[in-house]
Amino acid sequence: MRLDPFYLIIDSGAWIERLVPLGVRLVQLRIKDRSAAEIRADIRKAKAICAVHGCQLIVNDYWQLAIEEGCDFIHLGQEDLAEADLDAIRAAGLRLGLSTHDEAELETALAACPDYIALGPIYPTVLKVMPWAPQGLQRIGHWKARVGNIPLVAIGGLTVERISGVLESGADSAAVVTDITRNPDPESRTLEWLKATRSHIPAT
Ligand SMILES: Cc1ncc(COP(=O)(O)OP(=O)(O)O)c(N)n1
Ligand SMILES: Cc1ncsc1CCOP(=O)(O)O
Ligand SMILES: [Mg+2]
Repeated sequence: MRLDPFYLIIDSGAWIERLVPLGVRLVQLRIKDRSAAEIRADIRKAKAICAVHGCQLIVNDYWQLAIEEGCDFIHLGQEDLAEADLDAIRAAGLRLGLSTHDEAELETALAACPDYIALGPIYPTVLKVMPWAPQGLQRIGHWKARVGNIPLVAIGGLTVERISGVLESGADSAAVVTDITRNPDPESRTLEWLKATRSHIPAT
């Protein structure tokens, strides 16, 4: 499986409606602190928009809702994974991306045979407080050697200016939240990300 080199992460159907039509091919719906009904409604909206625009939707955390809504890709962190029913996820045909932050987590992730592995935070992030120090670019190369053919996603503090460094260090895809959502002009910044990642799109 190949991942698009630009992996956008946003927290609502409204953001998906704004940014996906610009040409985004890989998007994660990462919603926190909302009711199950609201999350379900946003998954439905996101799925419909992504279908129209040929964008792969990945649902963060809410794997049961993703199954119920007919989605085909989820992302789980290590704590999410510990509580999830992997057999049910696989039986429903979902692909699975997993977070990793250290060697022990990488071992756990590899044992679950995921469809991609994410490494973070590469740089300091303002999105959430994390106990891990920034991994740095060298660690990406080390992770790529460990994961082999499994696609590797780099995440944490990424900006347009940092894309080439992470992709040239061995990441297959660069994931981003705040460089886009907190930019004064998220649409223009999304277009900059599309332009900067275009030359890394894998041949089909
Ligand atoms: C691509 C990608 N990588 C890492 C994460 C983080 O997942 P997790 O550790 O479960 O933390 P939350 O995002 O749920 O706060 C991610 N969502 N996506
Ligand atoms: C959820 C997550 N996991 C590792 S870093 C991170 C936050 C990424 O956000 P940003 O791109 O704004 O640093
Ligand atoms: Mg999670």
